[in-house]
Amino acid sequence: MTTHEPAPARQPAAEIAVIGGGLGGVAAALAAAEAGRTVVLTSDQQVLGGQITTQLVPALDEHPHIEAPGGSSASYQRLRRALRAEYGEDNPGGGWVSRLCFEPQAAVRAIDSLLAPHVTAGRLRIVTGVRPVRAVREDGRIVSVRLRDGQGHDVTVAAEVFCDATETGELLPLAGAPWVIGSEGREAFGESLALPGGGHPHAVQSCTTGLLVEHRPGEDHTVPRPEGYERWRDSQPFTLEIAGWDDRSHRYRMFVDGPDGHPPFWTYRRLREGALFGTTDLALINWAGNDYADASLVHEPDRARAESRRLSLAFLHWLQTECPRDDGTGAGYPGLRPVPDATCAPDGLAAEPYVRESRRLAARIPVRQQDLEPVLGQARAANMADSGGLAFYHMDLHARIGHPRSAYSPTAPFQVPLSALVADAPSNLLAAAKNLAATQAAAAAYRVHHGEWAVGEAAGTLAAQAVARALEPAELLDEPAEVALLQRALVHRGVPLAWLLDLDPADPLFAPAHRLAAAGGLGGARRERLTAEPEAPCDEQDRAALVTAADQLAPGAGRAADHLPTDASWGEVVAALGAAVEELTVDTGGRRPAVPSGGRPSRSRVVLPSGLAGKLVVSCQALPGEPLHGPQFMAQMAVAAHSGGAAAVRINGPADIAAVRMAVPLPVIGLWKDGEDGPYITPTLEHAMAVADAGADIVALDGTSRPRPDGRSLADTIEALHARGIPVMADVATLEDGLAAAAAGADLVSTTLSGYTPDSPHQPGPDLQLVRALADRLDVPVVAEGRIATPVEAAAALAAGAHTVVVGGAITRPADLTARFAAALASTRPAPESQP
Ligand SMILES: CC(=O)N[C@H](C=O)[C@@H](O)[C@H](O)[C@H](O)COP(=O)(O)O
Repeated sequence: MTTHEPAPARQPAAEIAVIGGGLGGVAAALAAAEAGRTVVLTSDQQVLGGQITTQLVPALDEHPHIEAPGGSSASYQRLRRALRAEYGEDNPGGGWVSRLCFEPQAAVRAIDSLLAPHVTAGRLRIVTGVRPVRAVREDGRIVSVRLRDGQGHDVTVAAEVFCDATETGELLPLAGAPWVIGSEGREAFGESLALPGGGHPHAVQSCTTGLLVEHRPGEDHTVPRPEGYERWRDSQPFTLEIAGWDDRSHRYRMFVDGPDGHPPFWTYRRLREGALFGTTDLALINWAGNDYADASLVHEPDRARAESRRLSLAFLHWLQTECPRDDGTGAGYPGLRPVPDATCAPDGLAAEPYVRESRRLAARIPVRQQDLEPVLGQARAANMADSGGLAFYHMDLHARIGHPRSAYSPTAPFQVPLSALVADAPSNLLAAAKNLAATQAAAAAYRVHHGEWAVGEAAGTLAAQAVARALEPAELLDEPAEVALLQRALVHRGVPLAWLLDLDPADPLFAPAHRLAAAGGLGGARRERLTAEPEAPCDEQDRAALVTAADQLAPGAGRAADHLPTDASWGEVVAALGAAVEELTVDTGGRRPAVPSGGRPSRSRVVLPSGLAGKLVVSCQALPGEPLHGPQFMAQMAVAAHSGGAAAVRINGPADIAAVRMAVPLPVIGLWKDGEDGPYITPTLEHAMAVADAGADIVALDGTSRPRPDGRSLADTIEALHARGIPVMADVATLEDGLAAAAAGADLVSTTLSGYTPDSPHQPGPDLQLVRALADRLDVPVVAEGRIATPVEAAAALAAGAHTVVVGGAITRPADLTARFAAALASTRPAPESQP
């Protein structure tokens, strides 16, 4: 695509930044640009499209009503039309899993055709090949996001509103938004699809590296047998049978119908039907056989990527050599040949694994399984009054890591609630892809193509409206009058808010009907069916519900129905009430934030992460030379600490901090050990800034009276960090140090360095006396840290007045722990050998 820019040296700024170029990102950018806003859209890939391009699932997962006039938004319908126009065929692949299967290249061009007018108009800039590495925050909002390309060049995007449309919700941890991943656990919301007990953050759904193949009978394209082949063959297991949602096994054959009447495996996700175009078939292999669930893309990205590719090659090898042949003659189809695709599948394997589960915004009440399930006597799931769009797919949980059984639950046609797109903090961050505030179970129903598009489109429209009204997104959603205006903007761009299949976005009734329906206007017969049937009578309950909904949208609007005959049709009632709502809608003109226009609050407030009082912090550190040194190990250590109930983690060095930040939704206390003599814990301001840049929520500094190598005082160093809104933990050795550090502005004082300076007591256990003395004298929270070896000692530290307790080596240094046990045995006289 000629319109894409590589990471530019200059810094693009726009009203709205959409980070992530998958389907959610494309939909968000399109909606925001069509609302007239300036937009920067970034992608970590070279092309846009995510699921339908680089992740190689260009066979749309949809629902039975997708082609009904009101079954999806006007923009999604445009995308589908653009895809079909590439071929002049309704289903170019003829795959049976979807009504629209196509090649990734066609998707790249179709997306380009939707976005190109906005690029040409200068409203939209697309920057490819960059991934976010840092979000700069000020006063609870994001001011800019720094992105890095493959060569290490950075570009910074400044904007008013940021949409996270990345595939795994990467902006959430970078921006300090609360997030979750894996199963919330059944205890959290009583969902039957959740795993039993409390949270299982590790139980993330499988990913799949798709594979493009054609079939050349008589030729041999057998790929080498990859490492681990036998294990995967026997455990996945490799088979053309598949366990259905009904718990029965469904038997397929390669090129012919199976014994249970199922169509062939080959045409399942066929992307090009050769017979239509005078060429060969092109099929996508994305099957239970190559569903990879040994490691997650969030917790162990490198391993998951590498192994999911190997697994797909192993499955191909099995299809080529061992798969039972349809005619019963021997095994294997060696003529299956991996086909490279110029941008998406360089060696037949997708450029990126297909992501089923993302980090998700954590909300007090997320969208849950129960919210999407069928309701007795109704055609739809329970109405969401703050609807911003529609989706409909079952809750389809593929194998979760450590829990290989898939899980499934039906849904009824449901909506995208706008409240699930906003973070409490930062206030200008929106979820725009699979990262909306939904539980694992519910998110599994939004994750498919049209669901992700609907979330992105709602987020882009909300972002545009927030900019237009000079409100933060969350502020806007708190104002019913503003939500009404936002919903008006949505329906005017052809986004249905409720399920009314027979209303086309071009129908004049579309806008009023959807606004009234979302406000609760479907009360009678229309609760039981998905159609509006505007010509049909409006029964009493429908009429009463419409009147109440109209009053809800604009007080007094319901009176417009008083003058209508009792036998008025549903369409006539909706038209009259809709007109009254329009007339009575009060435009408050938005509410300007309490800052001068164009400017943002300048004084940074330093806010300590909440939830640390009385809690355990686990220090996960391994220095160079230690066996577990390396960001991937420390990220896993932090995941283990999180699973065990740590409230925060303490991490050494920018590389480890950056990795841990992306792996666990916990505050990170960052430090950087450097230097031999004197202060070595984050010795200079430069070290401290690098720690903050890597994403630490609190920076720990040497807080002793020793001179610092950069000649700055502790107070100066703290002031510089505070100017960036970063709280400081001073690591001290003595009471005097602690008093001086608090006076210098430290936000927390920790006993870390007691025993590591000449003037502090050298003792085997923790310095609880210092904890007590500091707690007696200081107003700032005191942290007990250093040589706490047992749970009893941790509890004693709290009792001595500590606000928070940090434990390191006793949890995270297996070599030291082993040495303790070994020493204990060595000093014990062995029991005399028992006599035979
Ligand atoms: C003195 C020093 O360099 N302390 C370091 C500070 O970050 C870490 O090596 C400690 O592991 C951490 O303080 C926790 O203490 P303990 O590992 O003793 O529970």
